[in-house]
Amino acid sequence: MNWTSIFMVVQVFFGVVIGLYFWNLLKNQRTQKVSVDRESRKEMMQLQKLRSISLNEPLAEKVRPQRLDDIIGQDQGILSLEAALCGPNPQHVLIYGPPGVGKTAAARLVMNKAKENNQSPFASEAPFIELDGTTARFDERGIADPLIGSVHDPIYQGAGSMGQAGIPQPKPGAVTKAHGGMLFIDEIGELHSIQLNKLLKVLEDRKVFLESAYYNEENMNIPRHIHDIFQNGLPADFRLIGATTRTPDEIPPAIRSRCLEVFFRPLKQKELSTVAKKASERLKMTMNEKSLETISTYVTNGREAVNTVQIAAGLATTENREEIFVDDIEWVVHASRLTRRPERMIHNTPAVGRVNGLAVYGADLGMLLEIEATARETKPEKGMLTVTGIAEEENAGNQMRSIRRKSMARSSVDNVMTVLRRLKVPVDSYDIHVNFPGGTPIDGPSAGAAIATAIYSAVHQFKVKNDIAITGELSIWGTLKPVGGVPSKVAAALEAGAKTAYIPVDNDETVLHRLEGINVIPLTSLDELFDAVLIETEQPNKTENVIWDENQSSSM
Ligand SMILES: Nc1ncnc2c1ncn2[C@@H]1O[C@H](COP(=O)(O)OP(=O)(O)OP(=O)(O)O)[C@@H](O)[C@H]1O
Repeated sequence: MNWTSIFMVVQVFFGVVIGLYFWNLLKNQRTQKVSVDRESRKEMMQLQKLRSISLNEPLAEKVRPQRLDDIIGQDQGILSLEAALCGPNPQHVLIYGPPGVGKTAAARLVMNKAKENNQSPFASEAPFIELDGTTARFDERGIADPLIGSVHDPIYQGAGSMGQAGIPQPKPGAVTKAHGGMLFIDEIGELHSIQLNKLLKVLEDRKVFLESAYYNEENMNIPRHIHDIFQNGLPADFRLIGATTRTPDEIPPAIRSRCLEVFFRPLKQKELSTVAKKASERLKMTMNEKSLETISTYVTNGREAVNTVQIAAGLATTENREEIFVDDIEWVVHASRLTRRPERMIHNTPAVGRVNGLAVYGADLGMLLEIEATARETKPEKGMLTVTGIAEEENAGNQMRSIRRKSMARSSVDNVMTVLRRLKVPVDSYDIHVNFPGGTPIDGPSAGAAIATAIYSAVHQFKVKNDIAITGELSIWGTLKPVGGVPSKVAAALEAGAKTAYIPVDNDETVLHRLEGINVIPLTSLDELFDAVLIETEQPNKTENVIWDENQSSSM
């Protein structure tokens, strides 16, 4: 055999080996593709099977408000929402309010109303994207962020063929999905501060810029649309509706200043009955007045009212009934461990040392705050002061800055004692006990005038009228200073059966006098207040009723 023949044999041999290698590779790829196709077909069939199954409409869907008129008791809030969102220049909105009072339902329906307006920039197909601030978690490296969007870098698992080619892939977040429409963020107050700052930036720019260490504008492998996204940003022009159960002072000022603030209020007992009645009608069930009243004495919001009706309706249906009985409601109430609403109603008779104060808590919710005081004469200057029913210390501030301070209610009582001493009330010759029954949250200073009335009444044994309610801070000179939340407080006083509400003169507004059933009287000093609310039956040891004005006192 000569060299040429040997060379040819080797060449043929290598040719066969290389051919076999590629043939094998091709075969493997084909087998892989066949098995991927087979797997995909199986999954597709499974998916279609799942899609072919559907239960009937959940009851919660059936009873959900379909029109803005179906939302009970939130006329003012809805009006503000419409003003903010339905015109030609919609604005960002923050909705405050307790849970389950119709914030989400109203936001959804207002979107539909906005679309009906020809001048609205929202097109008929404008999206309404919902996100929950409590679950919108994100990764600080930007791998996942359902709110702002993220970039899948090629190194991450599942980056697919683009990843294999070294291409970073932008993934749009809710801000981009909401482009041209509304982004509703429930519990916006729970968003992480980093997310909130990113959101502010998006609101400012009306687009989102994403970043990746794997992006290189010179890389010709990267498709045009990805170059475009990295260089020009993803569109994110939307109107934000943030809903929160927190109070305005707990929301960062930067977001508040960009939004119109709208308040939804807690529902009254009668309104909760109406929500329950409408829900039962939608479920084609009947309920008598007693059943509706039972629901409204146990539930605290619209969602609870609707849920109670749904469970009771389920019970009735299993027994082939079309009427929900009061027994069904009582069963649900006990099974769901609902507790009876505390009845904060005024007392039937005037009493010594008992005063109706007014408090505000949560998202501007007003409530009657009972204050009790007793006074037992002791040796001169040996009197002791006891305050019960309050926290000794409290946390104040917001997420950014929190402080721990002496209870404001306790400080209020101390201020009152100083004022009464100045009024020559012999408080130091009495053991005085001030109690705030019922574990009501007390916002401190605004109860000053009511606390002073209770102590003064206890020391002088004058009864306090029972059908009045008082709010107002007391300066240590004895003048009444303005307080917050007066409209909600007056509304709560009316609800509790009070006929007259005494407020500081600086809180006087015409809107307060439009309320039917309650007389609102603005006052400037404790002197006027005592004259108005104390019943001077006998005069055991009334001391000189001197009111100090600021000028007089400052000269001391
Ligand atoms: N004011 C209301 N009028 C009629 N139905 C109501 C009202 N409030 C609540 N509901 C009922 O309760 C359900 C839940 O209410 P919704 O989700 O709108 O409350 P929310 O204020 O957004 O609560 P959360 O803050 O917990 O999200 C509604 O779908 C509706 O059936």
